[in-house]
Amino acid sequence: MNNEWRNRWREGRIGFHRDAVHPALERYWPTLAVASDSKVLVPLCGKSLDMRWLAERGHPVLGIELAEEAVAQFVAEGSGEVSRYRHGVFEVCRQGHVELWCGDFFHFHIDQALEVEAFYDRAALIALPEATRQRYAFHLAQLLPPGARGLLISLTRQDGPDKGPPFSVAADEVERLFSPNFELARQAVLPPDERGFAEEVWTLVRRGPERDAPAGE
Ligand SMILES: C[S@@+](CC[C@H](N)C(=O)[O-])C[C@H]1O[C@@H](n2cnc3c(N)ncnc32)[C@H](O)[C@@H]1O
Repeated sequence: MNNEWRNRWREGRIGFHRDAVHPALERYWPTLAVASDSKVLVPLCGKSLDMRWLAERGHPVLGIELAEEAVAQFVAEGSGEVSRYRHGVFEVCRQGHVELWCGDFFHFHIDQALEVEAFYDRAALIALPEATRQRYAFHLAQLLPPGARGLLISLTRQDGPDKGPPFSVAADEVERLFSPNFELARQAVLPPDERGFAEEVWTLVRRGPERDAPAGE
C-alpha cells in the first residue's frame, strides 16, 4: 500500500488534493477552541493547504507524509526559507510554522509527539483499508495527551464499502474505532459530490486516563 501511494504521487494521481482550504476546517476548527499556540498533528497530510490555514492561525503544524513528492511540492508551492534535518527515520522539512515529517505515520513515536495538543485528519483515516484503520485509531490515540482535541473529516461512498481509496467508513465504524479513547460527536454530514462521496465531520477529545481516587476518599 505504501508503494501504491508513492506511485500515485510520482504519477500525479492526486485527485484527493484540494486547491482551497476545506470549508469544514474553517467552519468547525474554531468550535474546538484549541489554543492558537498548540501544535497540531496532521497525519497522512499530503500537501494540504489546510496546514497553511492552521499555521496562519498561529498553530505550529506537524504533518506526516510518506511521499517525498508531496513534501517537495508543498514547500515549492509555499514561500519562505526551508530548513531540513533528520529525526530518527524521518526526513523533516520545515517552512515557516509547518514541519513535514517524511515517512510512515506508524513509525512516528510518542517521544516525537511531546508537544502535540491537537490533530486534524482529512482523508487520512479513509485512505486506509479496514484492518489498518484500527491500527491508525489506536496509534493516533497513543500520540495524544488527555484533553487533546481534533477534527476528523471522514467519508462514505454510495458504491459500497469494498472500493477504495477513498474507503467508505460508516459512522458506526468511526464510533467503534475512536470511542474507546475519545469523546466524539458528529457535527455534519456534507452533501455527496458527483461521485457519490459524502464527507462527515467529527470533533474528538482525547479522554484522560482512568485515575484512582485519592487515598482517604
Ligand atoms: C487521501 S490522501 C490525503 C492527503 C491530505 N490529508 C489531504 O487532505 O489532501 C492520503 C495521503 O496519505 C499518505 N499516506 C498513506 N499512508 C501513509 C502512511 N502510512 N504514513 C504517512 N503517509 C501516508 C499518502 O501518500 C497520501 O498523500
